[in-house]
Amino acid sequence: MSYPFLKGHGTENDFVVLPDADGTVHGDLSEERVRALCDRRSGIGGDGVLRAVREGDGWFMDYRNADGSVSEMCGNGIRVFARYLHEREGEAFPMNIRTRAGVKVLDRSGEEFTADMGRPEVLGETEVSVMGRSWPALHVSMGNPHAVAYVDNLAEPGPLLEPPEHDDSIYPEGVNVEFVVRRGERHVAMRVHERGSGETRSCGTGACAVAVATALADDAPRGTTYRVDVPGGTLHVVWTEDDRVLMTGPALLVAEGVTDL
Ligand SMILES: N[C@@H](CCC[C@H](N)C(=O)O)C(=O)O
Repeated sequence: MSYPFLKGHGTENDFVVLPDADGTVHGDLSEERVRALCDRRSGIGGDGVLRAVREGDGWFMDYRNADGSVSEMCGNGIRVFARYLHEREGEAFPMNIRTRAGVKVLDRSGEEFTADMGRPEVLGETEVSVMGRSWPALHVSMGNPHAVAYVDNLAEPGPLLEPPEHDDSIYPEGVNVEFVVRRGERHVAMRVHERGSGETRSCGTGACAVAVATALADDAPRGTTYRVDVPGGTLHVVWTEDDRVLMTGPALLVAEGVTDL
């Protein structure tokens, strides 16, 4: 079966977009097909797949990690998804997008896209480990699970070839782990190991979790904007007075074609 795809990224967190308005192209998208599409040697390559399905008068973002697993939410992906809906499906900004973590509102200013990621949940202290070395971490949910750990320098955890060890009773479905350093006032940098995708160049929900954890550590007033540098670029995140997290960053569509993977 041949079907259309697009390729896009946000701060180099890259995705294969699958148009599937009426759900008939992919129906039940298999893990095998997601893995084949995301394979960087034999496929198109990506950290995940964004399947665009029409639902009522709107759209549902069916997000899958590169290993085929499902996640509730993807912050970089939803900006790419919004750009796709605007440029290829004629949707206007601001737009509502349904996800497994609820409806998100997307808006655009020039080449920057802002996602209202909703209310964060701060769920307590935990610990993560890599190669026998451990760090305290804060458990933050952005709809999907995160552990935010501060390190002295970003090289400290070494190569993140395997998922960092974590408390399975806290994260029964696995966790996205962010390692963070401070760069200046209201400015941090992070690396991430993503559940289901490995170490990636960026994670939007991860940047939101990091901004929330850092705002709490700084006792910063709500409405303070944090700059979050990731290996693939920069995101800006603000935790508002009415308890919503707004994330702003780029979103690009870089290719399209037809595949039978
Ligand atoms: N890259 C994403 C997060 C994708 C989902 C994550 N790997 C998970 O399993 O929760 C982002 O930009 O937020």
